[in-house]
Amino acid sequence: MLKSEDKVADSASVKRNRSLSASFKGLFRSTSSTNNSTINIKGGHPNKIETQTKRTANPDNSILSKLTASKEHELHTSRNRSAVTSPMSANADNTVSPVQSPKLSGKHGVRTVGKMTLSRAGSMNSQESFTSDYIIEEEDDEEENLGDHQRRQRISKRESRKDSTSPVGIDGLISLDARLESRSSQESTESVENKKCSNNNSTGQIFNRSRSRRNSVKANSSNARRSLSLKKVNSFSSINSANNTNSSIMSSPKPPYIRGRAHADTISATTLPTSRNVSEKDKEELKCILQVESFKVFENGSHEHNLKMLSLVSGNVDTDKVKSPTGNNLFSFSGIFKNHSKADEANADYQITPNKYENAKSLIPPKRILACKTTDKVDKYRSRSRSNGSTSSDDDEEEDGKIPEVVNSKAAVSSPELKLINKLSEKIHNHLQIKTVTINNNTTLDTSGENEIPAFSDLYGKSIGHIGHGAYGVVSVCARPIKYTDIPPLQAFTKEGKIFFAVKELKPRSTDQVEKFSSKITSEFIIGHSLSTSHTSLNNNGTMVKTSPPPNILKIFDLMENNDSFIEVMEFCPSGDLYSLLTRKSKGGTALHPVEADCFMKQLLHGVKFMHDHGVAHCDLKPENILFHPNGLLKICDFGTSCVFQTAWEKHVHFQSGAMGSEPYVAPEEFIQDKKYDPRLVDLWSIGVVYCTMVLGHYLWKIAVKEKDALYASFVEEITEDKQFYVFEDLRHVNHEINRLRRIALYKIFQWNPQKRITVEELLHGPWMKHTRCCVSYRNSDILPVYEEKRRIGMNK
Ligand SMILES: Nc1ncnc2c1ncn2[C@@H]1O[C@H](COP(=O)(O)OP(=O)(O)OP(=O)(O)O)[C@@H](O)[C@H]1O
Repeated sequence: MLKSEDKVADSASVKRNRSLSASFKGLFRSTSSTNNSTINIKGGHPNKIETQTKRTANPDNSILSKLTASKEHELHTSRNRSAVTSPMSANADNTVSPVQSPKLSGKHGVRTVGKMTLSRAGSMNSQESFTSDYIIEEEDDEEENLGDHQRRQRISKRESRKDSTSPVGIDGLISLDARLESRSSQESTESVENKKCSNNNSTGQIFNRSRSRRNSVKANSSNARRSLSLKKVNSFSSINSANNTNSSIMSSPKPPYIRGRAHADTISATTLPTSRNVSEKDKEELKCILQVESFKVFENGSHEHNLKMLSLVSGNVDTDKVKSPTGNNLFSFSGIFKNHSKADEANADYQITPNKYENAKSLIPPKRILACKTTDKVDKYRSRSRSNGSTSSDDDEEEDGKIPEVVNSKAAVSSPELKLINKLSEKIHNHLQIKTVTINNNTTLDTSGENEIPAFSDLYGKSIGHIGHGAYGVVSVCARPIKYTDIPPLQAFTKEGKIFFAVKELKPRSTDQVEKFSSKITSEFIIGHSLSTSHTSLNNNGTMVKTSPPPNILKIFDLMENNDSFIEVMEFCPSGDLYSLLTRKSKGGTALHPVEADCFMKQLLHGVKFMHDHGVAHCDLKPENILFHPNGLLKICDFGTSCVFQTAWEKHVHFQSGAMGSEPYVAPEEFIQDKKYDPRLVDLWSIGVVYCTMVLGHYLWKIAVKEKDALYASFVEEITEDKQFYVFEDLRHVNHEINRLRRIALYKIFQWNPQKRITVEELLHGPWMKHTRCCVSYRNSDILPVYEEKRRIGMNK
């Protein structure tokens, strides 16, 4: 634990100041507490501390911890690094948690594998970088000093030796060339397997990416062969038969030699044909060139996710035989928001290109319950603002008696939300304080008393089991048969004639203060619902435009009140969360393929950018809060700790103070006492950590505080002294160029000085993401070109 004299704040004593306008500051602001044992890093959300404690304080029980321990061990052993156990990392049984890995020795124990300075990174230009198909990533010092001619001679000599170095990658990446080589040596098998792979329903697994470095060595590929295969993949798309592929590979001229260490990455995706160049016939016959457990890459560079569904829904669900655990509904708040309509869907700014999203049809939300007029809301805002007092300049305007002008029409929190916040807060307080509230279970009421809504089970079906545990209760799945009233396109997940919902029960714990619980529910529902609903805003030309939320925000349908709890109804994500994906038993818990991770990264950035554009920062981005559909569609969930840094009436971004989130993902500036930070930039730091967790399979560090974490301290030291971090330098990708761009981006993300950190938007616009294939096309986006490609017949629509 931190000492009191440390500059780093003990977050227990830090009260998070949510930057909401004074009118509803009290609703979202976490209640401060002096109870160190409960608050810790989570600030106003002690629940999360407990979750965190579960996962870090007891690494023996953590799958991820074990996984990391073994991976760290493997990594360190392979580099001949002597391990020095961090003082904070010793466990009873000598296991090492993800963040308790041994500190590296020597000059941080890092072997210099190539210089990648921050200044150099800043000068990178994506246009330049793509002028060459083969990027030389690393140079040994000696070679760097040679002239071109000498270097070429040296390279050709080396190449002629045909050394047998393995084209291995790290963390279980199998090299594509090794795979290709395997093809050539196993012609008959390959042809069968290839057929399997090009069949969308194939379960055949040609290449197992979970192979270790050692195993990869057995793939007996050479540098020369790697280069060769790299060259050949470029012509891969024009080859339709497996036999032709092989012969073409073998007869191809040798490509330039790639200097430096052996790499798993041998394909430049930039050289792969785009689908626009591929005829319909070719599309049908596109071959799978890489298949891992739930992920395939096709010869044109496109990919397909096929994530496993939770067993709860993968079987046949008989919803008639299960009971609703949630009882009858009492109040529904959902109707205050605009309903999604067909028109909204048609105007959606995105398009899911892979497998047709089975459930991409719309669920009709419950009846509209409240309809509030803008003037009412503004009045409410003003009166609350006055009664609470105000501090910001925006609020001062109201003190003058003027109606606040909407300056940010995109903001997630504007008049309708404010109205709902008031209503909801009142209701929550009443509900929690007047425990004896008598409610007739046979009657369903809404907040206005105008409409009657059906019973819970009629709306959302019956529970078929639990899928998660949140800090305030369980998350379960409810299902019911699709009704004729469910007009497509449905927004909820459907399968075999049934429609599914995730239902989170929010129950105050005895120790909870009402305000804290109220804040959690209010944030969770209002922000979640607002973000997942279409908004109308002014564009640059001054015309009103309707913006649809990106597909990467979990849809929040409803909030209901039960006898002793609140029930939030959400879109159900049948493939679970990223944490489960990274720790899944079937894989023994390994990292994701970099192409898969990049796709997820792009989706995550799109989702978070959308949040930021609407004045909301998530503040707790971590694998547990990232959910998936089987087609790889990513959903950001859990807005319970999100902060509104800019409402519709505010011109300026409010900075925050106090640490929020889960330790390994929290940005360093959050730990600095009394430091105000930009919540958007801390989100980006968390995204960076999430990305590294995806590709490494373990945490980067336990906490971004030098005094507390040896790994983080070594990161800071390395960057300071060498301008590089071995973890980033050692990352491998199937594409050299993307690997380089990614490395540059990582250095820009992991700037401990937030002022130097790249923003979400810059990252999304940047070369790495620009050249990253994503299975979601964001139509009408100025960020991404629309992928009009239809990679495989049957994958779209
Ligand atoms: N819509 C959903 N679809 C599928 N799984 C879900 C869904 N919502 C939640 N889960 C599962 O339940 C777990 C807990 O949910 P969630 O994180 O929302 O709870 P919480 O109370 O906010 O937890 P905490 O505050 O500790 O982060 C998630 O990690 C996820 O595995």
